[in-house]
Amino acid sequence: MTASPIDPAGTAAWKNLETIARELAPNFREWFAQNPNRAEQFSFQAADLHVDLSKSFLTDEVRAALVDLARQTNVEERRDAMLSGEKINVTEDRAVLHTALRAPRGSTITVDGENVVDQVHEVLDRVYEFATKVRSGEWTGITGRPIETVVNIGIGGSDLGPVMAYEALKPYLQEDLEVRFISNIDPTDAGEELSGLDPETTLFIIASKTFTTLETLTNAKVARAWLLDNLPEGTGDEAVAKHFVAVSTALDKVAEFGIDPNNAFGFWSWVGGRYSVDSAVGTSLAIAIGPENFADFLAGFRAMDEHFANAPAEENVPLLMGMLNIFYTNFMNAGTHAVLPYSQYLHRFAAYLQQLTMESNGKSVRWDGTPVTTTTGEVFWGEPGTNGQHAFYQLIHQGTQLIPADFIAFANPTYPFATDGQDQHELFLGNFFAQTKALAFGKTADEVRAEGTAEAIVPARVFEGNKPTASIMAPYLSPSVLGQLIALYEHITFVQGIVWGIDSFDQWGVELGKQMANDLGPAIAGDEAALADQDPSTRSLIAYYREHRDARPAEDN
Ligand SMILES: O=P(O)(O)OC[C@H]1O[C@](O)(CO)[C@@H](O)[C@@H]1O
Repeated sequence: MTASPIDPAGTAAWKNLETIARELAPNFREWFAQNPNRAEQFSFQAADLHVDLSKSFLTDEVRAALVDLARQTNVEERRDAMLSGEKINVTEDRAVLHTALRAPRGSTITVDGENVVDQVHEVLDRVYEFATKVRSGEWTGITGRPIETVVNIGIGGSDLGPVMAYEALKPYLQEDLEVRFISNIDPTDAGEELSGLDPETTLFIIASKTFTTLETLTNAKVARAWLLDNLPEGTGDEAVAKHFVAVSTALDKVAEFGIDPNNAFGFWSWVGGRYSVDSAVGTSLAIAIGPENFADFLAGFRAMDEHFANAPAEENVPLLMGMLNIFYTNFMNAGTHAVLPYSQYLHRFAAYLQQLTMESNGKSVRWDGTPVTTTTGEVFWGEPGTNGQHAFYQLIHQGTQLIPADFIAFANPTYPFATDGQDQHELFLGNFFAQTKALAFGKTADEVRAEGTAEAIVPARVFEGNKPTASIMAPYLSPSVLGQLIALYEHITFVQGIVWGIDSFDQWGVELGKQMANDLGPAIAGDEAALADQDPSTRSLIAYYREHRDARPAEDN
């Protein structure tokens, strides 16, 4: 029986934080001047990640109050309940065990009397065996040719994790093997991704936890038709067994679709879609980077899990970062949170985090069905540096809203370019260091004047500073470090959800739109009675579509 959520706003720690926040006047110039050890005091090591929170709003007092709030809302007890397999996903009556996906072989986590770690390793072994066969060319298409392109078809958690990690781990890819991703039901996506592929050397992975998702099943049918239409004559339905595999918790539905159950990799209801990249959902990634690197990826998750499970609250990075997010959202009025990787390889990281954080914590009822008592769920967003600098950083530096930001960078360059004697990676890192420095310390009017700026322009050139950031660094972006980063944000999300009292593991909020999209089919296709049943706005939009669907001149098609 899951304990009732605690009203965070009713705790003594919350009241204390309200007072602290009212009186807090963040001033990084002063804070660093008064405490020369501030950088050391608020820098932490979590596995390979060096996390500097000294330019965040942490002070001794804020940290103590946030840890009190975590304790008074039972964050550590709920963490232990999650890790031990308790059914903390109440609305779906499920355990929440993405951490079991990276548990070491031979360990024990029991759900409904079964040790799930054994099941995890059984599937992992099969995924690794399959990945090895595809990589070596032993697995061939129906005409005997080795696979050159793997196409992952999935959406949400069955897409974002694999595609983000594939992009992030480019230096680890096997040269003669490409992976493509189809997610959107917009026919453009399948059309573009299938273009130029050779069906004889293409393998499709249909990844869907439920195997009922409209987008994925539609794209899977498109892919099957494309394959059968384009293979050499004489190859029939038996080609599907050589060119289609599936990843799902619903193996009966996989079989119904026509995919050989021997070519299916299972996972479990206790893995949420957005927490599934380290399950068989990562099969495309395991093929791309190979079993050894995939095992390293899992080891990275595990290292962060161990830190989260064991580090004292005062030094526990996911706990502190989650609690700081509570501080910014609930006490400092921040509505959004930027994640800014100084690594082009992480260009899909923010998109990945958007599902992880916002599908998890965008809720207004608590796990017992009562309304939340506080604001929940900030908007996560971001782009890689330095591109973001030339787009939206203006608003972070000089806008009127508080936007806490996480900056991520790696010490080692992947490409050792240098121009005019200048190491390009150092030029790049100069930007990474400069941005958090500028955000923290700003530039005063006197400093602007001292540069000879005309008085009328001085106000426009003043930087207020005192904008909170976290800096996360690691030696280089290895599979393990990527796993650590993902697990860090999984646990940050968990901490926030517990404080707010919400079930971070369901996603009922996406259901209504899905159901309506299905129900609208007849009206869109021309059923006048179904169209007449719609509200006036929907009716007029569908009418617009029907009037214009053939508007494009034939030569443009
Ligand atoms: O893996 P499935 O079942 O196809 O679901 C895809 C996505 O759809 C959702 O259920 C809702 O958008 C996500 O949580 C999930 O990752």
